[in-house]
Amino acid sequence: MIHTEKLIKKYGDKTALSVETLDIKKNEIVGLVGNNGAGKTTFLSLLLDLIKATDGEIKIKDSAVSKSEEWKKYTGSFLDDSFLVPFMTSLEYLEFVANLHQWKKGDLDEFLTQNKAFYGDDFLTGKKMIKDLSKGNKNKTGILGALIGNPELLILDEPFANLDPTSQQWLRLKIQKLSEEGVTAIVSSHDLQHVTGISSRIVMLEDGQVAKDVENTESTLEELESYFGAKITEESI
Ligand SMILES: Nc1ncnc2c1ncn2[C@@H]1O[C@H](COP(=O)(O)OP(=O)(O)OP(=O)(O)O)[C@@H](O)[C@H]1O
Repeated sequence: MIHTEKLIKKYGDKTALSVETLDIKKNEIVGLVGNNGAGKTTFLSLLLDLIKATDGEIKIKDSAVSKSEEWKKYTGSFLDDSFLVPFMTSLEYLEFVANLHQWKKGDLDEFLTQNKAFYGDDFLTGKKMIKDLSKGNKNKTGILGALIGNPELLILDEPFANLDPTSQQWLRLKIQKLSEEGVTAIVSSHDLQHVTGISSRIVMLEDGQVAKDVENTESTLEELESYFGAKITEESI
């Protein structure tokens, strides 16, 4: 589904990302982990052609993302607030995204009814503009927007951050259900429990490079906790 080749992103002298090759197969759920500044958002932004690579290439279904628009039709994504329209309400924004996917009003109504447990009662009926929403409700708006259009490929950056516990659980179950339906997903997260709870594969970035690329098994969560925990020494506290 995704192939990246000699992908490099530099900011001045600083190499934010340097990945030799990475292949993501259809239906894989890839959990992207790594400490602050490891290169996760840079990688996701490159995949979505939001920033230009210094070198290398990314192909989704054999089309270079920087040269083709085809992948946009089946890719749902939410990285941050810049995906949202601050002066719209959440409902207006979701109607706008649904229009882009040529959904009829009934399609959106059905989608919102189906996914109501994620956003609760007053979230879509209020008059608040997106710019005035809490961080969690902004994220919910963006995640719902990413799910509109029934994407084959879903790319989410720290989707569990700022969500309430019910919404976090809902999102875990949703991603698992989408995976059963054949969706491919790349989800970055600092929450090792959530990310290992949904992923078939874990890719760990460190200083812009792939430090681990492993199948997610029963022992992966413990291994990741030990790996990140080992960076803390008694003297460092
Ligand atoms: N626009 C930019 N200009 C200069 N440096 C940048 C820019 N964007 C990212 N970087 C640098 O690139 C490196 C990777 O950043 P990135 O945001 O991809 O990391 P991350 O793993 O997503 O971190 P976090 O977990 O904090 O979100 C960092 O050193 C960061 O400071």
